[in-house]
Amino acid sequence: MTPRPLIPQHLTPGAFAPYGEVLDVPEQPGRLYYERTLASHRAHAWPSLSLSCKDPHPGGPLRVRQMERHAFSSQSFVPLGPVRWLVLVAPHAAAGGPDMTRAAAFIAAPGQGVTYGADVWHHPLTVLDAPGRFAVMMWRDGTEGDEEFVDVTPFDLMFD
Ligand code: NI
Repeated sequence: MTPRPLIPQHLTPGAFAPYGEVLDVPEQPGRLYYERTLASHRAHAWPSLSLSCKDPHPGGPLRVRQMERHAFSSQSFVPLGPVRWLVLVAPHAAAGGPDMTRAAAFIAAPGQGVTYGADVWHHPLTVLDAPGRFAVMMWRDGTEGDEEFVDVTPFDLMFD
């Protein structure tokens, strides 16, 4: 079923709360802890920190065809530069997979990161405007349980 037209919203902690945490750097000197949604559900998995650089979406509508999840681990994206990027998430469908009819789309402001909660369906990292560099934190065990991709009914996501 093709989801209703999905209009990406500004990313806010309240709106994103069902899916994880928004990582906002303090405006003033100080430290904010974002620990609520960090999770690893496999005792043998190891903490994994990677650095990722992604070319931007070339502009125009984004054709959404796939979603993914990390069933046993949260995944944090900490931007290392000021780019906007897409945060597209969806709840679980009763039949399994993401329920794209209830998907939520956000545009992360330059410098905003997120932690996707464990087992949260999300779109692969999609950067806007310019190449984006991120630190990515999760737990892995090197098996196929680390990441699962599923095809969804393709639809176009428009950005301003
Ligand atoms: Ni992911």
